[in-house]
Amino acid sequence: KEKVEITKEQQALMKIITDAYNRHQIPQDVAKKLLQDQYSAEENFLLLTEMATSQVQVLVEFTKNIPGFLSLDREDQIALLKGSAVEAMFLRSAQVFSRKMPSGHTEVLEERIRKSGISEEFITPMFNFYKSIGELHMVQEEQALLTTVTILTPDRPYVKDQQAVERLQETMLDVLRKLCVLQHPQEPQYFARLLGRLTELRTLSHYHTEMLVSWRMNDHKFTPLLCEIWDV
Ligand SMILES: O=C(Nc1ccccc1)[C@H](C1CCCCC1)n1c(-c2ccc(Cl)cc2)nc2cc(F)c(F)cc21
Repeated sequence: KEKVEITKEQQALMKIITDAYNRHQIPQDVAKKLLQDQYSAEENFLLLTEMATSQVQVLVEFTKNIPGFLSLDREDQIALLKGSAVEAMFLRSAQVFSRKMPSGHTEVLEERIRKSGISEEFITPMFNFYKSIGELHMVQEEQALLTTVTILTPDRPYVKDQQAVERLQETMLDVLRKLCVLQHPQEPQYFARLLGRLTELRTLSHYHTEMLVSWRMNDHKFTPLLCEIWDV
């Protein structure tokens, strides 16, 4: 059985990414807010657009800490951000939903989200994804690296130098693979399961425009940044 070992450089890389991931987090108040009060579909939609707008700004800051990201072609940096923003938001939402909460809180949170204004047909696939992320019981380093791997997806639209992105992504995948083996020794397939969630994430993210325009209310207003990032 080959001995899996994380090198000093990989250790340093993981620390940079994880610290940045924890630093560049929008305040977790979205879950707290939802647990405090029941809002109308309009108020929930406004909350979503505010949270999503600040999450994009946070994502830009986070990518500045990914070693090698700023050395990529500038237009490719934008293409990677634009291409991964929605997935990063759903991944973050899943991690927020899966966090350990006092008993009964997750049920209330789920109920509030079910009734937030999202159209019925998207509720099941969305919670199936959230629960499948929750079942992985990821440590924060895995969460940070998974988000980084998602951002560094070479085949996003308009990326010119895919090889350069692929090289960066492979560096991150190597660390993530080793981390999974070390963190979940009983589960040799854990890393493969983790990557399988990225496929589910991409599918869910295909619905996002539909989810927004079908929010149960009239006159959906978006911030200029969201119009840029979301195809709305
Ligand atoms: O804000 C949000 N998610 C967010 C988190 C982090 C960063 C950016 C955005 C919204 C809420 C949903 C209820 C109304 C208010 C916004 N949100 C979503 C969600 C996101 C996009 C679409 Cl199209 C549908 C649902 N899933 C969530 C799971 C949670 F545990 C949760 F707490 C908040 C969640």
